[in-house]
Amino acid sequence: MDAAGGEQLSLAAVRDALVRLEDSVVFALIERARHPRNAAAYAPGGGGAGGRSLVEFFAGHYQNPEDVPFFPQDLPSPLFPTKSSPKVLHPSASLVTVNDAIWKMYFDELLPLFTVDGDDGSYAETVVLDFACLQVLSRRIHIGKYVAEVKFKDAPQDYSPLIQAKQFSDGSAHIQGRQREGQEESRETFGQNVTLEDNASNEQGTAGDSECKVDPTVLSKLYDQWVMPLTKDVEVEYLLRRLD
Ligand SMILES: C=C(O[C@@H]1C=C(C(=O)O)C=C[C@H]1O)C(=O)O
Repeated sequence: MDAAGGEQLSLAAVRDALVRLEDSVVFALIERARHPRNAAAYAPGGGGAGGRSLVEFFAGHYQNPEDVPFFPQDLPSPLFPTKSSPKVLHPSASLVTVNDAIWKMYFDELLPLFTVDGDDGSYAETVVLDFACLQVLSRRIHIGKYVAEVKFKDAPQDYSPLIQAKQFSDGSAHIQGRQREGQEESRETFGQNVTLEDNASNEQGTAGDSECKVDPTVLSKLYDQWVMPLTKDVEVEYLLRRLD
């Protein structure tokens, strides 16, 4: 797995991957925030056949274990020969996905917090940008599988009895992260650069220059309320299947 250091899986490599993806999440959100909400892109039927919305048509296809499809039933065959990833995760890792929760969180909670009300008509562009946000969030959150694998490998004697007894929960000490240095600092740094002074839309309902950024309090909320808890859910789900 490239994102977490190939076969040399280590906590340091996994932490690097988490931090790198947090930066990518911020950039993806900033790009999406350049457009207003564009609610029509999410209306059922807007995407043609099957009564789907436009955004639901953007199902990418995935080759790495940390890339989890949002619509697994719709995956096209790969167009290019792809390099197979080193098998560092337990085979049941592919069954662990919280994409439904990410999808719901993104559209119901997050999107209204970092986009302005309005409609600029550029729906296709908007949903491509939404999908970029969703994919990077999903990738970041599913790195939890690697976090869990590292923890398990470091202390199988501690984890195995807990797995057998199904005793994990998000709040258990085995799942709580050791504070990752630099995390708060990087959010603050982004905060300085991306402070959103005025969230009001302009006359055309398009986002102007001063509105192209993402409020740092939204980023804190995103991580504290959604990304970290979902990463922990992934860890728990993965560990519960680790001995299957
Ligand atoms: C990766 C670590 O912790 C993990 C990091 C998380 C996160 O950043 O979302 C979530 C759960 C923790 O288990 C660590 O402690 O180094």
